[in-house]
Amino acid sequence: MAYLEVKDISMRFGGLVAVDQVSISAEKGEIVSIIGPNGAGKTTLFNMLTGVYKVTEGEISLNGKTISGMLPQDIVKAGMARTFQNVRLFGDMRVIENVLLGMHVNTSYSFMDAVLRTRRFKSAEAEKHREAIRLLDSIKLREKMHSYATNLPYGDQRRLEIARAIATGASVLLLDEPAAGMNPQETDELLEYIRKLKSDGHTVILIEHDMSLVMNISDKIYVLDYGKKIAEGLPKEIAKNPRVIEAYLGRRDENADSQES
Ligand SMILES: Nc1ncnc2c1ncn2[C@@H]1O[C@H](COP(=O)(O)OP(=O)(O)OP(=O)(O)O)[C@@H](O)[C@H]1O
Repeated sequence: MAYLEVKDISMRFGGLVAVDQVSISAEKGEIVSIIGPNGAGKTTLFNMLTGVYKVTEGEISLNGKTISGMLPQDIVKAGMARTFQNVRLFGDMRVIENVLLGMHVNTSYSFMDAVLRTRRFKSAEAEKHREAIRLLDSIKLREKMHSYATNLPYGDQRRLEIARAIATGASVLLLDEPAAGMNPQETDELLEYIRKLKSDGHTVILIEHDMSLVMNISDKIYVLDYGKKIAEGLPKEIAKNPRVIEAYLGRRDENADSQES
C-alpha cells in the first residue's frame, strides 16, 4: 500500500459527478501532479482529500490509516495540510505569527499550562519560536518575519502559505496552483523550493496549470477530465498521450469558439 492511497472516490453535486471513481497514490517523498482542463474536478478532489467535502464513496488512507470521513483539523493532525488557489493568509498578522499559528495544531502543553504560563508552556513556546525562525530561514523569509503578511509581495505570500502548511508538521502537502500569478523568476524559485521539500522527505501533491513547472518537477502525473482519471504516468508519457492532448485541445477549441461568437 502506498503512503497516500486514494481508492475509487466519487463526489456528486446534484446530477453532476465532479469526481468519478478516481484512484491515485503517492509514495513518501514523491511529487505528484494532478492536471486537467478547467472544471475537471481537481479542486473537488483536494477538498475531498482534506475533509472539506465528506467522502461518501471510496476510501483515502495515509500511512496505513484511513482518513476519509475525518474532520479537516483531524486530517491535518494525521499529517496532510494544504494551500489554497487564492492566498489565504492572516494578512493583519505578522509573517512569524502566521507560521506559529500553523504549529499550534500540535501543542504539547495543556490548556491549564497555557493559562498558568507554566515552565512547560514557556519552553514549548520558545522552541516553537525557534522552529518558526528556522522554517522562515529555509524559505528566505526570515528577514521579513516581523512584516505584516498583507504587505509581502505576492510570491512571498505564496511561499508563506506553504510554510504555514509545513508548520503543522504535515508530511503530505497539497499545493493548489502555487505558481498562479507568479512571474518566471518567482516560478523558478518555487520549483527549487518544492524540490527542497521533496529532499526533506515531504510528499507533495500539486494542482498546477503551469505545464513547464509540472513537466519539470513531477515524479508522476494524473490527468482528470470531466471528473474521470483519463491518464497517469511519467511526465514524458503524459506529454505524448493522445487522450490528454485531445482533452486539452478539445477544451481549447471550445474556448476559441466562445470567444469568436
Ligand atoms: N460546490 C459545488 N457545487 C456544485 N458544483 C460544483 C461545486 N464545486 C465544483 N462543482 C463543479 O464540479 C466540477 C469540477 O469542479 P472543480 O472546481 O473541482 O474543477 P477544477 O478541475 O478544479 O477546475 P479549475 O481548474 O477551473 O479550478 C465543475 O463542473 C464545477 O462546476
